[in-house]
Amino acid sequence: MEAFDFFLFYEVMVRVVDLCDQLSGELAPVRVPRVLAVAGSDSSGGAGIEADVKTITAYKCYAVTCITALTAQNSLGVHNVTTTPAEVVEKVLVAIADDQIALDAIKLGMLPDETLSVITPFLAARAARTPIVLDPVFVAKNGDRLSSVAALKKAVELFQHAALITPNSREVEVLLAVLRSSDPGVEEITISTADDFYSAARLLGSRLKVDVLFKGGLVPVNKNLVVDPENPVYILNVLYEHRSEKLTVFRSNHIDSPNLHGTGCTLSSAVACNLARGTSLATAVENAIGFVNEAIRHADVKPNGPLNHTWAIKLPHEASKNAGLLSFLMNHEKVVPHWQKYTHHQFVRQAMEDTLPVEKFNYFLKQDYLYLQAYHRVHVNLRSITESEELQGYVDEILGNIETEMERHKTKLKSRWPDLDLEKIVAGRATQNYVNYLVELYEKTHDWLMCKTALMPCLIGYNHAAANALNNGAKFLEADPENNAKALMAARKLQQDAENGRLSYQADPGSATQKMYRDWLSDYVAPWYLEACKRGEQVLNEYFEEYVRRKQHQDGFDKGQLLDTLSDIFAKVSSLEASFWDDCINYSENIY
Ligand SMILES: Nc1ncnc2c1ncn2[C@@H]1O[C@H](COP(=O)(O)OP(=O)(O)O)[C@@H](O)[C@H]1O
Ligand SMILES: Cc1ncc(COP(=O)(O)O)c(N)n1
Repeated sequence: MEAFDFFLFYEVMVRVVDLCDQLSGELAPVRVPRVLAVAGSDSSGGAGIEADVKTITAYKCYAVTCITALTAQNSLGVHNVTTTPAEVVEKVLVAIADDQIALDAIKLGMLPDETLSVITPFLAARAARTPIVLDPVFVAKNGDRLSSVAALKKAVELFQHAALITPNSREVEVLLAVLRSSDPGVEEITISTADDFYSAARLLGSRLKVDVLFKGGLVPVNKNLVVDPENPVYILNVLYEHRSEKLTVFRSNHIDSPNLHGTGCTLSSAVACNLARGTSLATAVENAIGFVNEAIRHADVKPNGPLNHTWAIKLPHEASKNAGLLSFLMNHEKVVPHWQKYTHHQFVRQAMEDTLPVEKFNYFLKQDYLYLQAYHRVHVNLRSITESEELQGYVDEILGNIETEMERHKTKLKSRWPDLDLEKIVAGRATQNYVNYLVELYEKTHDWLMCKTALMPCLIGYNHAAANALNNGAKFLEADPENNAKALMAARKLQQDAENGRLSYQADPGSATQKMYRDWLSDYVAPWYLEACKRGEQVLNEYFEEYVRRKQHQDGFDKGQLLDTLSDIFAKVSSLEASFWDDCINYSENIY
């Protein structure tokens, strides 16, 4: 009996040790961005402050709350609204202010009339240092009132403190009517075409002197960009930045789903989280739309049902498993903003939509040829410091693949420009910076792990960028981690669709560039490419583990510091990749 207990005890001990064996092994100082949500509670959990807290958590930020009302609500409707007394709201805001918690962003949702007088001074005191996203919640999706027109009219005074307001089409109409009531010269706009979205966003933004995101979820458009709820093809979200007078249109595919309760709350919270993380406004909006789309797609289908805010979150016991170096780097705080920008780049999106001007793609092809040559040279360097025979075989295999790729590239360039002298292609600034960085890293360190880490964003990022653009493309590592076969199957299907001319985007079928862009994109989600990503990850992770095993008992070896250096490298190369495409987007035949 005693012996039995001993073994039981022993087993428990072993499990505890396993759980503690995190990748970095020690506590690193963490600064979790803080986001305050000032909103009403939705008892059904899908919208309001509940949606805000879930979104803020999904973004790995810390949620602070001020609840302005309690609603008794379910998927059938809003049955009761009890406003929090203004003095209580005030006490909550004072408590937050007194705590000296530096807020990185504030999101505002349902603001009952009575609470405005205490919320306004709180915001006024913070507006200069904290980005404020204001969702002028007025009616719930099913049409139930959450706030009065009078409250919305008063809330307009709050807008001057906001970095962004995010009205839906109904709220846009009411806000235009509010403007018209004090200035009859404000034109009447009925939202029926894309142009009306642009005019309304511009009008609101310029009159109210605030940036506006006109959310188009309630007014889907058809393929001619005309509002047509019977034939919904796209959703338009239009951002107007009033200082620069810039309009940015985000077009996403309409999703045929009943799970739309809370989309607006989730979107504005997601924008706030992105801003809290230091992302620029347009990218914050783009990322937030992507988050909502995935949350709709992953939802447990139900009429007027909620989104799945947890789609991007790992189970704690999965997250605490030794996930491997690549996954650690891709999710590192320092890397994420650069990785997001790189793998959601407009160059790729425009190629997918076939709206990319061909001269920019041509410029890319030529620069990519130069990059490929450098990529080859860097691998030759890597080969020279590769110790084990097995790894030498791996690097030789890559060198062979790059050589084949270079030949293919040459043929492509020659067939497009028979007179082109490949030797005379001039490297652009971004290409030069990128190549210099890789070469210098090798020269300075002669370190296999660091050089291999620097080569990973190119391999994995092209897959992620193409998969993001292709919507349902197979994404390496983010596909079912236990069954990579699923990703491969999705990739095969996508390639078949591409071959049959049926990609999930709506490009002009007669366009001369469509096939070229399609071929380029589908390569990076093809089974062979996913296999290459898988192999790259395996090699990097195994090398790292072996490296740490060898070094961990040596004096002066600091695993935390090593991880920090590797994440700096990964972040830097991700930003160089994004700049590479920035340069292509900025390319114009007149400049070069
Ligand atoms: N059917 C849909 N398909 C794709 N995206 C949607 C859909 N419905 C809503 N969204 C996304 O959610 C965002 C917010 O939804 P919307 O209905 O416009 O706001 P609100 O919830 O405030 O009424 C939209 O701008 C859009 O990006
Ligand atoms: C407390 C509260 N706040 C906001 C909404 C709007 O959400 P949606 O328009 O997506 O139904 C809601 N239903 N309840």
